[in-house]
Amino acid sequence: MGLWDSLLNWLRSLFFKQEMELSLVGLQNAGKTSLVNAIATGGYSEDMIPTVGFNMRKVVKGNVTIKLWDLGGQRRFRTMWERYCRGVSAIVYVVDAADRDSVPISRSELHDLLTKPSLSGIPLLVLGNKIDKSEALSKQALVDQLDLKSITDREVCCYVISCKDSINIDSVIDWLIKHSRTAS
Ligand SMILES: Nc1nc2c(ncn2[C@@H]2O[C@H](COP(=O)(O)OP(=O)(O)OP(=O)(O)O)[C@@H](O)[C@H]2O)c(=O)[nH]1
Ligand SMILES: [Mg+2]
Repeated sequence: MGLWDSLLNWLRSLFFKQEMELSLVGLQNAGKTSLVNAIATGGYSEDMIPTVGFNMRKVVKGNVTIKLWDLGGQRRFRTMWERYCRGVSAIVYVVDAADRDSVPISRSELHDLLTKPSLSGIPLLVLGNKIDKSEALSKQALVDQLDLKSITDREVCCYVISCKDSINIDSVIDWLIKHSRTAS
């Protein structure tokens, strides 16, 4: 009986195993690599090295294996964003909500990316990071300033988070897991 039960459990785990692929984009210093660390281990560091090109990391959450493409946000890397967003289950766009001067640039880079026909219909998760800082924009202000209401050709969700204080990281993981079922 014990053996039979474990065989059933093993089959069940195979059957329910999900895989998904995500791309993390957004301007330099927004906190994309910090978010990967927060999702993977809950770790946080002030001492981060800017991402050159991209990094790939696989994270297992329950039955879901998430393949994360963590892209560099400096201007010279932004032309690669589209290539690494093709075919993903969701695009995660990270914004430094405390760097108010950078928000207009962040908005135009986001809207530029979404005009690419190859990315049409891919769900979008926008994250306003660094809300541990007092100058951070509220979620409503961020939604307005990024003009998210004008995006009507796909599912759009927005959270404000802090990688430093682990605020709303659970909600992010829940959202991601929910979207693995529509993986292409
Ligand atoms: N206060 C605060 N600082 C944060 C938070 N998340 C990240 N940072 C800091 O922001 C800086 C940049 O973080 P990264 O994760 O390297 O940013 P990135 O988006 O990967 O940057 P690129 O790789 O250059 O595109 C680091 O000094 C982090 O410690 C946060 O939630 N709160
Ligand atoms: Mg990085």
